[in-house]
Amino acid sequence: MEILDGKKVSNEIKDEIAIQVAKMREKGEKVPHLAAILVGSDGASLTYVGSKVRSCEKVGFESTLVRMPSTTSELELLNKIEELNKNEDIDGFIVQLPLPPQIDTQKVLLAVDPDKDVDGFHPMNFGKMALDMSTFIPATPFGILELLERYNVDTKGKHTVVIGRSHIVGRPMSILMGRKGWPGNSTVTLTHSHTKNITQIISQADIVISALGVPKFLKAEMIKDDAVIIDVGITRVADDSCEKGYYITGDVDFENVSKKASFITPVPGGVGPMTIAMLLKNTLLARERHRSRK
Ligand SMILES: NC(=O)C1=CN([C@@H]2O[C@H](COP(=O)(O)OP(=O)(O)OC[C@H]3O[C@@H](n4cnc5c(N)ncnc54)[C@H](OP(=O)(O)O)[C@@H]3O)[C@@H](O)[C@H]2O)C=CC1
Ligand SMILES: Nc1nc(=O)c2c([nH]1)NC[C@@H]1CN(c3ccc(C(=O)N[C@@H](CCC(=O)O)C(=O)O)cc3)C=[N+]21
Repeated sequence: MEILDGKKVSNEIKDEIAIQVAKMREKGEKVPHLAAILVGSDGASLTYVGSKVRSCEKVGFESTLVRMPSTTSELELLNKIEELNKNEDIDGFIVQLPLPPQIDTQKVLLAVDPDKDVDGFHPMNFGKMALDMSTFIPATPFGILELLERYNVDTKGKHTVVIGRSHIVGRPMSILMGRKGWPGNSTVTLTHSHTKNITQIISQADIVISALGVPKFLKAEMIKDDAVIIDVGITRVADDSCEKGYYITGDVDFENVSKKASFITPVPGGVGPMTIAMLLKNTLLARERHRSRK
């Protein structure tokens, strides 16, 4: 069994990005600038956005955090997005999800300028991804592809079972694993809460990508010997004996599943850090595109 070490690989990617940014600075060029809008003060969202800002500093990017109260109206958020769209200094930005119930997420995703949509959630970019055109690939699926590639995991002709069909993870992942080339060329089954015989389907998988958010959903007896296990799930479990008052856990019963798997991602330290590294990579790409336009 080999651990797919997302923490380590994400640090390698950040080092590679830092070298490129240092070269930009030497030449007197503008460095990439990433902004994030956070509406409300959800604990997990704050953690994620906080580590994004720290990672920007680490690689030498400019970063801006825009915080808005949970009572923000849809119009106020749309106005803020328009401001970031127009601000030529900003190369890319994200609107942290989920949004409060008074705001229509679809309208918000449509409002982001596709050229600055480093999350890859705008329908234009999502469509390009599905059609194999060059675009911003959503950071979490992009990070998973990068891990598979760096560890030389064979995906050709393999049966990949994706659990969960969210627009930010499961759906794009299912499209990317089925694309031509590597890592891809998989035969993909996309499963969700209405899937019948899900246990039987999972037992046939060479690669399982679990993105449902149910702790210890995936057990050792459900998987095939030597399956590749990607654990996207992140759930906070309250526990007073922990320093922070909670610990985080994935969808996979790691202790037992790891004994049977050929490759497995841990939580924490697997897919999560890769997501942040690929967001930075998309922002670097956005800066390069903006430069060639001028
Ligand atoms: N590591 C990272 O970088 C990231 C981690 N996450 C984590 O990944 C997990 C999933 O988040 P997200 O992708 O946003 O998905 P959502 O929480 O939006 O949706 C969950 C999906 O899982 C499906 N599902 C729920 N229960 C079951 C079940 N018992 N059997 C089969 N399918 C089920 C749902 O089906 P249906 O559609 O029918 O409701 C849905 O498609 C969360 O823990 C989240 O925190 C998310 C993004 C990035
Ligand atoms: N517009 C938008 N884009 C996103 O990409 C997006 C989003 N909204 N909303 C929420 C999800 C979730 N997500 C994570 C990213 C990093 C970690 C991460 O770094 N996790 C660490 C641990 C973090 C902790 O301690 O809680 C790890 O797994 O090792 C987790 C989750 C991005 N998301």
